Amino acid sequence: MRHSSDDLPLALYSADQVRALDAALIAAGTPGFELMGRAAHAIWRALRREWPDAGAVTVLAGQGNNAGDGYLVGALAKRAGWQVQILAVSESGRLQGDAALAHDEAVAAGVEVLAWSEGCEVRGVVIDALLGTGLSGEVREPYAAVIEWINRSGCPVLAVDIPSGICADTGQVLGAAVKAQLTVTLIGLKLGLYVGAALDHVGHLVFDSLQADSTIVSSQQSAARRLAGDVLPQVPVRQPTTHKGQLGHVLVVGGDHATGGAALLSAQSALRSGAGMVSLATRAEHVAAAQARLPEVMSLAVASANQLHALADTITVWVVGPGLGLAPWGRSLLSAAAASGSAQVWDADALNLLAAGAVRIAAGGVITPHPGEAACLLGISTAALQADRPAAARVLAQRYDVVCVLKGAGTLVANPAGQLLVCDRGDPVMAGAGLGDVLAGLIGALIAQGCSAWNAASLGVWVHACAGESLAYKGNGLVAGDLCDAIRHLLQERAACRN
Ligand SMILES: NC(=O)C1=CN([C@@H]2O[C@H](COP(=O)(O)OP(=O)(O)OC[C@H]3O[C@@H](n4cnc5c(N)ncnc54)[C@H](O)[C@@H]3O)[C@@H](O)[C@H]2O)[C@H](O)CC1
Ligand SMILES: [K+]
Repeated sequence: MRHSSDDLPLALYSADQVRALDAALIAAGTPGFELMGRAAHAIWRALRREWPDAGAVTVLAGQGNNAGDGYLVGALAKRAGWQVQILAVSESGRLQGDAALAHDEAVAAGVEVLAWSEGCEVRGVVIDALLGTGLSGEVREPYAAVIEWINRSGCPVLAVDIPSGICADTGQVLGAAVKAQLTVTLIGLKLGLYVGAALDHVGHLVFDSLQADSTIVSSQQSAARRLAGDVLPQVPVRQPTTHKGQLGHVLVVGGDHATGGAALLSAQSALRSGAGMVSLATRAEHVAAAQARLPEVMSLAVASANQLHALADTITVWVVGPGLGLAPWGRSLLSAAAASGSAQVWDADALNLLAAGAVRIAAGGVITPHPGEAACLLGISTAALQADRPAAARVLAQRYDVVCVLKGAGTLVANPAGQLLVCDRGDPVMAGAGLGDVLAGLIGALIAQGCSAWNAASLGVWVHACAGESLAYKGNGLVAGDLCDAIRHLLQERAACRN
């Protein structure tokens, strides 16, 4: 999915919520067929913007209102002099209600409506008007065959409202799903467009409110909200009298034998992200490298947890897990962190030890699992986790009474109250080593500077993703150290534009 522009709404709805929204708009006096007509115009505008010279469309129409949108687009294209064919996919009976009216309007405009079959020929741009928010359960035949037929056609595809076969609530593929180059979504953004497999199916996303009454829209409960820079919390501003003691002390704990690099990256990230002081508790063999690379960081050779007790009272936030390992050494240090009573950010092996029941995390902390670690914490397969990422993030936050950052394309931030934030920024180049270590250190530094766990996780995820996006030009060679510098610049820009 190409990145969103920040003028998109923040609210993300479930299928039921967007249906309730449609119903509320109709109840308030906007006929459903009027909304469908506005939808068709929005789709037709987006189609001509994306493929101005196509001159031909092939509408694949199902039997609900999603199809109705497609029929009306066909009528508009026909009247504009384009070549139009509509291939109707019917499972049972005739079209109902507004979809039937839309069908009749297309026929009246002179559009040829044929029954779809494998032998049909695609002309121009495919308009996927098979299934929208009314999809329930795995896609049945013949729709699954039609979806595969569309994906095999090699033609450009515009998906109406949501790519057919994508679940509007979870983003998962329900058996088969259309791969679109452009999705035009209507009235409200669906959560399922932003998470899971949907990110490989949506293409460029265009939103149109259909001039829906904003008071009705804003009163509708949403399932999640998008992270957007202008509504994110700010890092507390440094005053002329601010001294480093007021900017918190981050202790990064990790780096067992041969895995010192991860802890170093977290420490580097915490430092670059503005923490007042950063200490690193690690194996003795890593201290020389740490001091050489990060002289501002106090690097401690730690053989046992006892050495941390003297330090514990000066620590604002513990960032534990990068390269920690699962051996007794790492477990003892994690236990010391859990017992400290200070703010906690647990990542990587700390989460594997948590999943194993070796240690418990105190309420109010932050966990930052990648999908595999999250699946382990939930005792499910990674595939099952990825099938419903929003549910997984919420369950983890509630089960451990923490803020959960579920990493991956479309990173999610959930809290025990059930609030869910979705990050639609970032870039595939970020799927690289060490970037999770950087995020953990960044979140720790934001907590050290006075952010709550929720604000630190939300702001940290968004800044981390935007920083990665700014480095996408480097291609797959994105280096975690570069990311730390890009994060520092972004945080400074945000602070500067506020002063
Ligand atoms: N006024 C409005 O509500 C507007 C809605 N818009 C568009 O309408 C769709 C939602 O329409 P709806 O009729 O509720 O459902 P769909 O058209 O998405 O699908 C219903 C259709 O699909 C069949 N079906 C359901 N599940 C399956 C399955 N697993 N396999 C196969 N077939 C399935 C079902 O039998 C029905 O025939 C929304 O997305 C918008 O595109 C307008 O845009 C705005 C006004
Ligand atoms: K669709």
